[in-house]
Amino acid sequence: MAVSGTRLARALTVAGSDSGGGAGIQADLKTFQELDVYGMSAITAVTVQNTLGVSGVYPLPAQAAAEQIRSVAEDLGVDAVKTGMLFDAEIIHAVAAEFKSQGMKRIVVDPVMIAKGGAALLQSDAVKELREVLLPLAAVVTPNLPEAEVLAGMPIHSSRDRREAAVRISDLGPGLVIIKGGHGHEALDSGPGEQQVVDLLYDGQHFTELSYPRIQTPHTHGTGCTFSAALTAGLAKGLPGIEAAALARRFIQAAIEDGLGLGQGHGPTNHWAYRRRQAVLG
Ligand SMILES: Nc1ncnc2c1ncn2[C@@H]1O[C@H](COP(=O)(O)OP(=O)(O)O)[C@@H](O)[C@H]1O
Ligand SMILES: Cc1ncc(COP(=O)(O)O)c(N)n1
Repeated sequence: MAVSGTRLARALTVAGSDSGGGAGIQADLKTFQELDVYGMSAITAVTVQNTLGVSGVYPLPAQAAAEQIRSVAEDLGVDAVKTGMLFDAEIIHAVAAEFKSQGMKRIVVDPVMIAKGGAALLQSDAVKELREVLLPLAAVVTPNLPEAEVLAGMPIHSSRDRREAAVRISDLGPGLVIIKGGHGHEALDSGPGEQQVVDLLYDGQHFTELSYPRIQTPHTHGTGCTFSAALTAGLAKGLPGIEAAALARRFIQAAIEDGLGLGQGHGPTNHWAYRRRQAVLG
């Protein structure tokens, strides 16, 4: 049965499991569900994680990721796919090869490298594969500032640097580059009075800035995963990249604003918030 008389949109996440439920596969599936998109998963690694940090990482064999992707693509079908934690070069190779053989389109790459607590979610020698094997397939790539510095091979201290980094990353192949501003410092935040978080979009020709009030909270665990999952849901529904990014930005702003206050550390965001607000607005 189609939802609201339209075709059911289907999205796949290829990522790690977060036992705490705020990031990774769990954040992605919750986000897909909240946006009326049917969610599927290919798990790359199991992390032992709560709001205080990551205390264990158990990667799966690369073949397991490839087989999960093939299994769902051949049967249920995938309108858009995102990658999150891929952990090592072998998994990146296997995932990219499977995307190619499935003719996968609307690929969102969230180049997850380091958890907010500092744990490595990607081995440092896998960055080359990420740049050379996966990014050329991506419709959208969504680095945070430290990830953008690694992908672009340059430090980012100013808005000008960030634009230069976006151009360099765009040269690696993705259709749309989004350098998120959550880790921003003063030179990158803008807006008189209230401090704004600015996400920078570059589609190979034009820059667009999405600017929102910065929320003062420690509860930002999984913001990047949730943002890229909402974007993937938008693409699965057929939205163009920039509109999907704008939807994702509204979704994550609501999720951070209506935080749940769970856990003793960096808590998860509120994946219900966006839908609940829509319901109130009517
Ligand atoms: N304190 C905050 N207030 C408002 N938006 C935020 C805040 N922190 C992150 N965001 C937004 O959440 C999304 C994820 O950004 P970021 O935290 O930089 O990514 P990551 O989780 O990959 O490090 C972006 O759209 C960013 O603008
Ligand atoms: C399994 C997994 N994947 C991704 C992240 C990044 O999350 P964050 O958005 O907090 O940087 C994480 N902590 N765990």
